[in-house]
Amino acid sequence: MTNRILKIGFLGAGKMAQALSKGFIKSGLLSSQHLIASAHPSDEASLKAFRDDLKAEAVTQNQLVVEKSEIIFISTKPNVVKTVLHDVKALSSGKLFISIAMGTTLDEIQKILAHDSRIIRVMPNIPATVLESCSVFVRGKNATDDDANIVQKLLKSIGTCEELTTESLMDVCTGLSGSGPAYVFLLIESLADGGVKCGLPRDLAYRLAAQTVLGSGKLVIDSNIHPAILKDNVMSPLGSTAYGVHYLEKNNFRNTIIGAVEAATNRCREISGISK
Ligand SMILES: NC(=O)C1=CN([C@@H]2O[C@H](COP(=O)(O)OP(=O)(O)OC[C@H]3O[C@@H](n4cnc5c(N)ncnc54)[C@H](OP(=O)(O)O)[C@@H]3O)[C@@H](O)[C@H]2O)C=CC1
Ligand SMILES: O=C(O)[C@@H]1CCC=N1
Repeated sequence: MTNRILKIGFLGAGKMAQALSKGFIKSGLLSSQHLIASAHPSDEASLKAFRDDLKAEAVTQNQLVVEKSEIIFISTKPNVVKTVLHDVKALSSGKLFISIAMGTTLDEIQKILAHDSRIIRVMPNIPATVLESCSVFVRGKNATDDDANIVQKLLKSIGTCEELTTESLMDVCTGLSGSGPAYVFLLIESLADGGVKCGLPRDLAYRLAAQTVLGSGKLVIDSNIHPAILKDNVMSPLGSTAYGVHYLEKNNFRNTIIGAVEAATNRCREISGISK
């Protein structure tokens, strides 16, 4: 009997594989020796990130990741998922695959992998690095309660995690929380630019903008008070906030954000082929 450590593998060692790995290590749930990831030989930055920064194993063959792991994240861009799955299908029997690929359906993955492989689709987001991710997941047909519990344990170690009752909600979750950090980073940048325009030093403006977003999100979650009431609490008669909010409303702020989530969702639906 060997004493080899069973690993959690990543097919694709890019930004999201790194964010999840950093989170798992930071949370204390896993250590570097439990992780292995694959990348192209030319992708020196990703190989280096796993080897030098995370002190984990990084290889250039996808097969090695699946050979050494019981649980494997599919973490390439959607357009290469099928190629990667074909690389490893002969080794996939009895293993648990967790796909984070946008718009790639459980059916598409199951059709390529061994009939007794188990698959769970997850949509996490990039704040995994700082243990503030929010994830949703949906089970494939072979996935067991134990598999769902493992996924919950992994994802809850880096933030929140909720199970979806239907795969058709995956695309809208991608449009909202998967892509959402990018919208929020734009908001932070814009708030800071506004501060700079009105005279604030740039570094102070970023700190105030980011903490304002963090604190407001925390207040919504911790207080469980409707955001409209929280907004009313900030707005005094004849005060500055009323003027700021009026400017946003005149310039279609809410319409713009709703449209962004819808546009991103539609893009995912275009790829997944799943309609509402
Ligand atoms: N970024 C995010 O915030 C989120 C991303 N996701 C999902 O995560 C997945 C990965 O996204 P992200 O990390 O941003 O993308 P990245 O491009 O940063 O990572 C993907 C990695 O896969 C590598 N790769 C490409 N082809 C192969 C192959 N044949 N074998 C092994 N590795 C390969 C790429 O290398 P190379 O660059 O050399 O091609 C790249 O390093 C996507 O499917 C996305 O939908 C989900 C939630 C959030
Ligand atoms: O933009 C993308 O394709 C991925 C999906 C969620 C976040 N990034």
